[in-house]
This record gives sequence, structure tokens and C-alpha cells, in this order.
Amino acid sequence: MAGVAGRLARLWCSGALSSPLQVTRFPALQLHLCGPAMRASQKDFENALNQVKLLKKDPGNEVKLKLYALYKQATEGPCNVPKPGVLDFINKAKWDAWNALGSLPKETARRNYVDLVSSLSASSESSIQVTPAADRKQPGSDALVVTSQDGITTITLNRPDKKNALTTQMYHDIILALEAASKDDSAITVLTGNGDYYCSGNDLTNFTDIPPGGVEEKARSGAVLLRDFVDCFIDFPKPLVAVVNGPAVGISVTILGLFDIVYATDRATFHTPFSHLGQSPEGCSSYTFPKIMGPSKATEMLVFGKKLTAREACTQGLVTEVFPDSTFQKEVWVRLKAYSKLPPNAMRISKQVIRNTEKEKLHAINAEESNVLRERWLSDECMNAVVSFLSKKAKL
Ligand SMILES: CCCCCC/C=C/C(=O)SCCNC(=O)CCNC(=O)[C@H](O)C(C)(C)COP(=O)(O)OP(=O)(O)OC[C@H]1O[C@@H](n2cnc3c(N)ncnc32)[C@H](O)[C@@H]1OP(=O)(O)O
Repeated sequence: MAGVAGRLARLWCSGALSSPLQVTRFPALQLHLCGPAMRASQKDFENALNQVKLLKKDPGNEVKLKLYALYKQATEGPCNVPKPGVLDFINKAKWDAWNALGSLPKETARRNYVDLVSSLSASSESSIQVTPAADRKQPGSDALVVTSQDGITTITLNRPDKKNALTTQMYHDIILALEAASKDDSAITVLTGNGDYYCSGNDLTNFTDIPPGGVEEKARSGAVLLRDFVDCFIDFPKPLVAVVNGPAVGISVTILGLFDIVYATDRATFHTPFSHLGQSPEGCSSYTFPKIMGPSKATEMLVFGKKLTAREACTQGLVTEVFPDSTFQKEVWVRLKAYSKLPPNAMRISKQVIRNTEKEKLHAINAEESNVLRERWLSDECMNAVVSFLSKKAKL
């Protein structure tokens, strides 16, 4: 990839791709350089500026000049400063590199800068890299474990004695872990659970922690957290894989519609008992489930709380593939390690091409579902269901 990036960079610097004529001769690059879905945000650009400081290998003077030129073009536009004197070698080389970009638009220069840094980061890695948990910002408790190895960042729910139910702290920690994973060196990110369950959904004791503002304030802040949490899944830029190691309940099922791949053990079940709990669907499932499985199958799950086996969930498209429990971990990780060796930028870009077409819609649906749930949490139906569970009178 570094060689290809280098050749592309040379083309960029020579200005060869800066004229519309050149771009139309390379249709694939036209998408790459000009497609609205491929625009680099200011945040991507700032991330790239930070990433470049963390490069493990010196990229060499030629690449540094390209980075300089793209940076100047992206931030100031075409070179319009006087040419340095012939004896001012360094500044003249920089000026030449910048000037060679001609009238390349700022937005394209920004995108090219981001892509160049990204390819440099990818090529400066070894194929096996373990980021000890200590090197990352640590989650607020050991209920979440984040590791990085073989190009895969794995976020593991780690409350096996509570069936990996999600506490308020865990929602915050998952948001942080996804933000970190989106910027780290890994190609793929995995969410899985430790123990016999994947996740039993929202920890129902979250409802007992009432702030001074009362239940209304609790519902309001819960809806904000839910929205932020789901937004992270909508926006996650790299391939996101669920390794469903056991039964899944509630929000851990609904957000599966936002994953790119879902692998499940044949022991897994998929259960969204929202009506039983006086609640309503979240995680964009009111949109993704009908789209994936058709409206009536989605209604059976989301309205009537029908629990699916792994095979049923696979037939209906929610699960990508089911594995025998005895070989689940081995087979899945062999597969994922192979995928993680694919070119990371290509995977990221392909995912974004797929996701970008409906990102805005997903955000709007998430906002609406969170609002509806805020009201549901204040309903007698919901409060009674939670009290029943907490007083051990009810279980799913
Ligand atoms: C920011 C907020 C966003 C909220 C979004 C809205 C989310 C909605 C949902 O996720 S709805 C789904 C909520 N989940 C449930 O209703 C599941 C409740 N749990 C159960 O019904 C059962 O525990 C079970 C079927 C998952 C497992 O049953 P079983 O195998 O018999 O195990 P136990 O019941 O003995 O469970 C062991 C231990 O774990 C505790 N626990 C399990 N799940 C939860 C949970 N979701 N919340 C709180 N606690 C849970 C269970 O109470 C036991 O604790 P104990 O050992 O008794 O102290």
C-alpha cells in the first residue's frame, strides 16, 4: 500500500490529478477525490494532523514534502507566496512541492492529506500488534475490557455474573472505547461478551439511581445517553463485528442492525421484549429490523417480543453466520484475523460508501426513538415491569 500511496502522492504533487481532464480519465479516483461521501471532515483532518506526529517510522523527505504541500493547500489554498531564492534549498523545495499542487481545491487537498496519513499509519505497523489495556484510556471499571491484537480491537462486556447487563457507566465506557477504536491502528473492531451470555441488555437497576431532579430528569438524561450511545454505532467508521457468544437481550440485539457483520454461536438467542417491559424499540431497530427481515417478522420481535434462535436470526438476515458452540471462538477468530489483514483504508472507505447513504436518516430515527423511550420510561407500564424484575417477581 505504501508504494501505491507513494505513486498517488507523486501524482498529486505533480498536479497531474488537479485538472478535471485528468480526473475524468480515472473514474475510480474521481469518486475518491470528488465524491461527496468521501469528503474529509475537519475532524478527520485534525485527527490526521495528530496521527502524523505518532508515525512510528520517519516517512522520508519526499513524503514529508508531500504532506507539507497538501497541508498548505488544504489550509491556505494555492501557493501565492514569492519563490525563495535558489540557495534557500529547504524553503525552495517546500515552495516547489506546494506550488506543484496548482489549483487543487482545498477540500481535495484535505482529503488527500487524510488518506496519505492513513496509508502511512497502516504501512508503519507490523502485522501483529498488541496494545496493552494500560496504553489506552481505561474504562471506568473492569466491566469493560478493551484489547488490541492482530489488527483487531476487541471490546468485551465483562460482567458475566450479571449476564453482561449494561450499567450507565458501561454505556459511557463503550462510547469512549468506540471513539478510541475509530482512531487506533486496528482494521476491525469487535464487540463480544465474557461468560455464557452476550448481553442481557440494559441493567434494570439503572432505573433505581434517581437524581435530585427526579424521574423526569432521570428519563431525560437516559434518553441523551441512549442517543449518544447509538450515534457512535451509526458513525463508527471501520468494520464493526458482533461476536455473539450467547443469548442477547434488548439493546444488545437492536444495535446489531448497525453492525457490519454478526457472528453467533448456535447457543445464542435474540430477544427484544420491549412490550413486556412497557418500553419501545431503540438502536434504530424500528428502521433496520423491518429493512433486514421485513415488517411482519420485525413486528413479531419488536412488538410481540418473539425470541429467535440463532438459526432463525440468520435466516432472517440479522445474523451473518451461525457456528457450532464447540468451535465458535476458534472459527470466528481465524476468520476475523484473515479479514483484518485486508487493506484497512479500502475497508473503511467501502463501509462509509455503504453507510453514508443513510447516515442522516439513522440519526433522525435514533433521535425519535430516544424521545419516545424517554416518555415510555415514565409510564406505569414500564415502572411496574422494572419493579417486578427488581423484586424478583419477573424474569424474561
Ligand atoms: C442509557 C439507557 C439506555 C437504555 C436503552 C433501553 C434498553 C432496553 C433493554 O435493553 S430492554 C432489556 C432489559 N433486560 C432485561 O429485561 C433482562 C432481565 N434479566 C432477565 O430476565 C434474566 O436475568 C435473564 C433471562 C437475562 C437471565 O436469566 P437467568 O439465566 O435465570 O439468570 P439470572 O436471572 O439469575 O441472572 C443472573 C444475575 O444477573 C442479573 N441480571 C441479569 N440481567 C439483568 C439486567 N438486565 N438488569 C439487571 N440485572 C440483571 C440477575 O438479576 C441476577 O442477579 P443476582 O445474581 O440475582 O443478583
